[in-house]
Amino acid sequence: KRVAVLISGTGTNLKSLLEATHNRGDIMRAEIVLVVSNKHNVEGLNIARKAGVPTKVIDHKNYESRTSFDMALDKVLSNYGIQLVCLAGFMRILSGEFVSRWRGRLVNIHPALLPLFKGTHAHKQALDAGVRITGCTVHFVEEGVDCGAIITQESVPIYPRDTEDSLCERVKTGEHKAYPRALELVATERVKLDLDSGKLVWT
Ligand SMILES: Nc1nc2ccc(CNc3ccc(C(=O)NCCCC(=O)O)cc3)cc2c(=O)[nH]1
Ligand SMILES: N[C@@H]1O[C@H](COP(=O)(O)O)[C@@H](O)[C@H]1O
Repeated sequence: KRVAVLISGTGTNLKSLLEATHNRGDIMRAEIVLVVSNKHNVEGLNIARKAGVPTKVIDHKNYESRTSFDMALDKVLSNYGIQLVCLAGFMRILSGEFVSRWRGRLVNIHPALLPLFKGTHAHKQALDAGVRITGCTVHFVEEGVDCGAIITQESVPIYPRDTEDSLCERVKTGEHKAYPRALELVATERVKLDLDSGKLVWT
């Protein structure tokens, strides 16, 4: 599968997906052929360049509406013959129109055990709730935020002295396991999204 990874920042998930597909691309049936960022000069773009992967920056400030931004994004993905889109720290909400076009071929990683702690500041929500275990979730993207069918999850302990930063770092080690595993499951079509029920189907 020709895969595009969408980023907005540091790109550590991109890095783990690049390593996984570089080392086991044949088994995973996935090749990252494009990296798109909505922000200039982010570390993830350097990671892509070092890996020799084409990059595109689509700055949402250049578009007067969410729809026109999403249309520009869709055009680039289509031009590259993209078959699967991975959101990895991509911080723009995608329009319902874009999601319906890519539904079942669009996945995201969230830094909490969904359905707990949706939205932004997931680590702060977990610390404030006083939970002892958190983690990350890779899910299919739906129009609603952080509510699509769950593909993989990894659990991570929370320690008494944890801060948002220490917790973010520990959760990311779980993300770098969960995302490559999820990409392999989706790219090899061992899991699919049932478009009618919105549920995960194991083939
Ligand atoms: N439709 C759909 N699109 C998404 C786009 C990105 C992410 C990544 N996780 C995200 C979760 C939340 C946000 C958020 O609320 N940001 C503040 C508003 C930013 C903006 O104005 O765009 C962004 C990304 C998830 C989704 C999703 O679950 N569904
Ligand atoms: N979607 C969330 O945004 C962060 C991206 O980190 P990175 O992959 O850019 O390092 C990760 O914590 C991920 O769960």
